[in-house]
Amino acid sequence: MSSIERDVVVIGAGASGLTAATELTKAGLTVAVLEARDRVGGRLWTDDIDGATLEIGGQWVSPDQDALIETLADLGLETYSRYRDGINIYLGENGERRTFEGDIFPVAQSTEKEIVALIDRLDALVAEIDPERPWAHPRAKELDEISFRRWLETQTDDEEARKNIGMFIAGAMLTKPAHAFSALQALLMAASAGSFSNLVDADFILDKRVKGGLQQVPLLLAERLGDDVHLNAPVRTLRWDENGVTAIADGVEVHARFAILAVPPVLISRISYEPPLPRRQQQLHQHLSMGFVIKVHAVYETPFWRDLGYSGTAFSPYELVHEAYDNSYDGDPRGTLVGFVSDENADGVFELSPEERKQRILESLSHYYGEQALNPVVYYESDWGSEEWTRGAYAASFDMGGLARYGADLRKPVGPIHFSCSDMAGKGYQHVDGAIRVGRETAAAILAAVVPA
Ligand SMILES: Cc1cc2nc3c(=O)[nH]c(=O)nc-3n(C[C@H](O)[C@H](O)[C@H](O)COP(=O)(O)OP(=O)(O)OC[C@H]3O[C@@H](n4cnc5c(N)ncnc54)[C@H](O)[C@@H]3O)c2cc1C
Ligand SMILES: [Mg+2]
Repeated sequence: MSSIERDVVVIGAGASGLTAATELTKAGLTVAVLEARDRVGGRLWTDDIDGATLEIGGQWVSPDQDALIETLADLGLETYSRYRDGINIYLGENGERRTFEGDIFPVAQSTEKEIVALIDRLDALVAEIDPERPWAHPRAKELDEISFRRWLETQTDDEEARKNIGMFIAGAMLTKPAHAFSALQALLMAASAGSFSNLVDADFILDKRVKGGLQQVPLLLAERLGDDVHLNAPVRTLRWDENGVTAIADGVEVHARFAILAVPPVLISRISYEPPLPRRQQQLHQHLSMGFVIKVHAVYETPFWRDLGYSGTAFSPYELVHEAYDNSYDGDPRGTLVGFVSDENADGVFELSPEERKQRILESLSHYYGEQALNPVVYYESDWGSEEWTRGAYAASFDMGGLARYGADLRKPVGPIHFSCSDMAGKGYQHVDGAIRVGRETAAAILAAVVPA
């Protein structure tokens, strides 16, 4: 067991922890980053699968994500646009296949009217929410007591309108069923992206990708930190008092003035604290849980849908794969589709054998793009639910009532222990941009404590 001394120990080498470590180092403090896995990046993971470069975790960059965009520029990383030329596909309740351009799905005129009205109402509510303090909204408690599903039922009797709007936040973002989170949690998700209209605009939310893959961000940040990043070093125990901490990981222990817990909130209680964390933290960490989604990649000899005039963008609240996109990798002449299977649908297909699951998922893709979708040359399912150091995808959110009750305390430091993660962000919540923002803010809070103004 090696024993080292630093100003700050950072637990977790994801985008958030590495950003905090970078900022502290720039300000002249010494750091050690302890990472459980044999790689950095956490939920950012670009890998070669059977000869195809795939983003197993996060990948897209949207134009409002200025913290991420600054980091990309700082690291010299370039972006490219997601392919989106051509027409989009929508499948209705009975499998009716309709094409469309723009954001509003091709539904009956009465349903379209309800969808537009719902988007307007959500935009108006979102405008009242400060994503950094959603609990401060005058109706926060009331909005946190009703599930998003029930709230939608109070707004319109049109089931297809509700399913479409529900899908954007439930299946596509929080990756939990709409009965499992509150209207307030849904509003935070939308406010974190600027507006609800932004969320339904795939060309905004899924705008750019990073050349070489988004894992370049943590890889390059870690490279700059050099030997201060320790891999295969899961922290098991954190001893703390008002003067400092000792983080005990496999093979290494770090004595420091401060600790940053840069792990998903569901993993905070995996560490033993001596003494235990206070009552408030022990309680509040039980009220956050990870969503669950399977990200599926299918690589084909050619991007055949483009020749048929399709953009690759496809949606249906009635399909196993509720959304899919052209995800062809920069410079690869082959065509790649990415699709998502969310929450209860994901539970369902994980009951099947791998072969059956693959078959069901490819069949769903073929409902959108035709028979050719059945025969990819590379096929891959991300399974973040099986990752010990993540336990779900994309990120964590509060249960019903949890955001109003505990939200304000989520990032409050406990003595020398600070918390940093995308799942604790306001702007950029559940996204890399949020991970970076919170990482910067956590570093600033520690610097303010070290060097009083
Ligand atoms: C499939 C998928 C798709 C996504 N798509 C997008 C996207 O397109 N755009 C986007 O912006 N975001 C996306 N996201 C979300 C984004 O990836 C995350 O919000 C972000 O990467 C989280 O960064 P983080 O540093 O907060 O947490 P993490 O990346 O989870 O990092 C936490 C780190 O802590 C480590 N750790 C945990 N416990 C311990 C311990 N006890 N000791 C030491 N280390 C520990 C973990 O191994 C991990 O490396 C996606 C996520 C997934 C899973
Ligand atoms: Mg991190």
